[in-house]
Amino acid sequence: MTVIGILGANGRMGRAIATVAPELGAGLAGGVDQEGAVFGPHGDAPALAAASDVLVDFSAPSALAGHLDAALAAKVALVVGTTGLQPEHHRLIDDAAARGLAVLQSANTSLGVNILAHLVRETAARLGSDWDIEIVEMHHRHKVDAPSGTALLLGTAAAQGRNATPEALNRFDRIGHGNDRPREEGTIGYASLRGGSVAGDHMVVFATDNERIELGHRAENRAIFARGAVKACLWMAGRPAGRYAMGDVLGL
Ligand SMILES: NC(=O)C1=CN([C@@H]2O[C@H](COP(=O)(O)OP(=O)(O)OC[C@H]3O[C@@H](n4cnc5c(N)ncnc54)[C@H](OP(=O)(O)O)[C@@H]3O)[C@@H](O)[C@H]2O)C=CC1
Ligand SMILES: O=C(O)C1=N[C@H](C(=O)O)C[C@H](O)C1
Repeated sequence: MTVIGILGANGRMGRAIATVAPELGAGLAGGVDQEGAVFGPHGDAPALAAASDVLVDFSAPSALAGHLDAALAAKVALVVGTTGLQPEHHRLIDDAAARGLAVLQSANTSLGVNILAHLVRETAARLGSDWDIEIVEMHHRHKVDAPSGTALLLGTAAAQGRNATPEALNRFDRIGHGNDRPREEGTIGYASLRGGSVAGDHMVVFATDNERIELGHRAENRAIFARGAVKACLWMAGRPAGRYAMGDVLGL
């Protein structure tokens, strides 16, 4: 039986993963957060890593470096679901993979969003730059990062469909009082709403003169992310070093 250690175990996602793991046949080594042990005997990430086959991290970007070190030291795979990651965090992940870690990073572990990303890439590839791309997301009032990691994942898929990088096409500064300016052709815009208990809604709008295509996904609860994360853990345990994505797990 694959034994999972949960980093960020006292959070909304950590608790959801602890609930679904046994349903999917996984064992639990324990869970920690920044205060120490949440359940089980292990009080920090290195101790938890040493007792696990795979670690799963749904915590905060500031915790990533320590979690990568703990996984590397214990030679166990790591699944990272934390969002709000900046370029320096992605460099840390790449560096850890080069140093021998099997690490999977995904801003959204649900099957539906990963299918949506595929559809967005294909749609963007077939439409010219006269089709404006806007990504709208809504999440619960507690979410701190914006745009969501999923919105950025979907924007990356759209940019890939246009044979471009997200860095070249993304525009985050249009919504901001006093930032009045016309839309630049070919760019990807983002809008973030926060309120209530919304688990995660995403809509990618392709708009040209007189017609629109809207491709979207609505998460009705966190179990969809938790089940995907546990499936990723089961798939990652014992994998060779390297950086992986949910598409590898789901065969997309
Ligand atoms: N990839 C995906 O599919 C999904 C990703 N997410 C992402 O997962 C992350 C967690 O979400 P959620 O569970 O809602 O958040 P919560 O705020 O509910 O939980 C965060 C958890 O991480 C812990 N934590 C925070 N900072 C640190 C730190 N520096 N070191 C160790 N532990 C820390 C918290 O501990 P404490 O309570 O002690 O502060 C808490 O246990 C977010 O980035 C979110 O966007 C969410 C859903 C799906
Ligand atoms: O914080 C959340 O809740 C979620 N975060 C992820 C994101 O930033 O995209 C995934 C999901 O939408 C829920």
